[in-house]
Amino acid sequence: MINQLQERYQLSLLLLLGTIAVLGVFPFAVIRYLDGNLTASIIDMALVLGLIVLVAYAYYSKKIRLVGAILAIFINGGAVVIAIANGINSFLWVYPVFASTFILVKPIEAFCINVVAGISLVAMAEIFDIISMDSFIVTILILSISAFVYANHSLKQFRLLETLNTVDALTGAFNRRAMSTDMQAALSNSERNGIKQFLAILDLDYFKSVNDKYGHAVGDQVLKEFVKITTSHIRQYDRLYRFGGEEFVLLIPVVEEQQQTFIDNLRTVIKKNLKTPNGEEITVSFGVAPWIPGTTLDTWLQRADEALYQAKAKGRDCVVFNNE
Ligand SMILES: Nc1nc2c(ncn2[C@@H]2O[C@H](COP(=O)(O)OP(=O)(O)OP(=O)(O)O)[C@@H](O)[C@H]2O)c(=O)[nH]1
Repeated sequence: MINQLQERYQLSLLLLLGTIAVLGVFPFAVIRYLDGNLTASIIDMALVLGLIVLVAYAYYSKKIRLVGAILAIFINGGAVVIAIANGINSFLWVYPVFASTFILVKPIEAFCINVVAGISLVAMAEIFDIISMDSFIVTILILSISAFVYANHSLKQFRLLETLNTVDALTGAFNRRAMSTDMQAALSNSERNGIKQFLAILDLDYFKSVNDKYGHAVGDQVLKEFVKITTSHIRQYDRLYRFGGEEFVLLIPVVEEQQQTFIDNLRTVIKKNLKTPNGEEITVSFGVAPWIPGTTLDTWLQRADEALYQAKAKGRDCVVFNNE
């Protein structure tokens, strides 16, 4: 979910940048051709075509990070080449190109690309008998450092926003919004590749009595502790979501042979580690629904819920699978 949000944002920036760059560079390719400066015109046209191809590739392949990185190197390289070939007339392009690099890649990567391009210009462009090299170095450094600070700050804000959007504030588990998005992705993945996946609903047993006996604040603490224990015992690609109240959903994307043992071990680990302030065990019931062809978001949750109902009916503290 987090990656999807970031990718969509990144793609819209790529499209915007591509459009601005094409509209900005194309007229120069024409003007330079009409002026008889064929070399500069060809470089400009190569830049325009390269931008169109790369942005279109990003749009269709969704390989946004890869294309962003290629594009960043491509436009920085292009700005250096055009400044070397065309001298002072094309030199000012360096500034918008350096700044826009921070839209395409991570701030530290953009800064490094800018530094390499800046050094190449200082080493190769024959413009420093017309303009002061010191002024160039100072102004370009001010631009890159300011853009770095701003981009870094924006990245942190963006990550905070994503966290607020996808994480349950009390427990730190993912929230229902993230769950729906991830479940849709998991369903498409299973439909496409036939990969078996498990959806488990985990429900704390007799949680009301914990609240009644120790108070709501202790109940909250137990929920947090439950999430801490569970997330430290699941694997990297397993995801825990707060479904509501004391109900959680666990999405297990890649299933190995010993999956049933894994789920039962998890139940045992929680039982061993989750305690009331008096040291009494808090147990959890599991309703598990393996993915089967034709599963939808609603039927998957419903099958897991039916299994959970049976687990509760069987006396709680157990795992029930719904294989139908
Ligand atoms: N402390 C705390 N309690 C919550 C929160 N959300 C829901 N609850 C409580 O969770 C309890 C759920 O109670 P029940 O649905 O009766 O379930 P239970 O007592 O766990 O019983 P079984 O599920 O049948 O084993 C209620 O007392 C809710 O008030 C929360 O965010 N914090």
